[in-house]
Amino acid sequence: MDLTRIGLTGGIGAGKSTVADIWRADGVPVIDLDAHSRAVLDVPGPGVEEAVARFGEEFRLPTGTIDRGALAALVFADAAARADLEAIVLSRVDDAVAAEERAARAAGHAVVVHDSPLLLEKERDGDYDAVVGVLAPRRERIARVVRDRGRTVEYVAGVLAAQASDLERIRRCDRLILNNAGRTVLGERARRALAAALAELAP
Ligand SMILES: CC(C)(COP(=O)(O)OP(=O)(O)OC[C@H]1O[C@@H](n2cnc3c(N)ncnc32)[C@H](O)[C@@H]1O)[C@@H](O)C(=O)NCCC(=O)NCCS
Ligand SMILES: Nc1ncnc2c1ncn2[C@@H]1O[C@H](COP(=O)(O)OP(=O)(O)OP(=O)(O)O)[C@@H](O)[C@H]1O
Repeated sequence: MDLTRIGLTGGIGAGKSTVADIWRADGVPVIDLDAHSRAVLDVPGPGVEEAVARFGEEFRLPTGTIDRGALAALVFADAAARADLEAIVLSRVDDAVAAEERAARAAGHAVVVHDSPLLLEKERDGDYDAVVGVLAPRRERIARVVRDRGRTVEYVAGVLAAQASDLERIRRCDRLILNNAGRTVLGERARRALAAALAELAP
């Protein structure tokens, strides 16, 4: 049986991971591309070596991994550096995602979700049966990331500038989840959106 593949996307602090957790709790396998991306730089190995070769020894921490804070300051201010980092990380992420997808299929799942921050930016829409976007007011997104992750407003602004706009998400996603209320409401909206997306795909 063919696997139904749903793409879940959204900009920094929109609530993608929170929606992913809600779907996961309902038993849907969700592959976290950000987590696979972090693993490339957080585990000493070929990804770290390639990043050091491109960006310099000063980005290597005493633990042998990459100083992602320092790298974030560089790549969210320099599009060429960001493209180089993506070239190092994203093919490795693709391999890890394919392996996780094979495991989901082997476990008998018929549906898999990719929690994929750069789905639209990388023109990956065509890989999915449906794309669900999470939107939230810009002010709330910034406030949540500053409050919950200890980031600065400037950091969030740099990331926002590197990501698709809300208008782009509205234009290109098949379904949207508006995360402008509390977590209970988000839970209801997230479940409704996935059910509707799957119902629409049903033969
Ligand atoms: C630049 C890095 C080192 C910053 O690490 P840091 O721990 O500060 O941030 P984190 O990974 O949690 O990401 C913060 C926010 O930026 C977003 N983001 C990450 N990379 C990118 C990118 N290339 N373009 C736009 N947004 C991005 C994330 O989705 C998230 O919303 C890291 O994000 C990274 O390695 N990025 C390149 C790989 C990539 O593109 N990953 C995302 C898709 S799989
Ligand atoms: N409805 C909500 N009410 C309160 N806090 C929320 C709500 N939705 C998400 N949050 C919190 O806001 C922060 C950002 O949410 P989340 O991590 O899900 O975003 P994300 O889209 O995955 O962001 P990123 O791409 O940066 O990883 C988290 O700390 C999360 O717990």
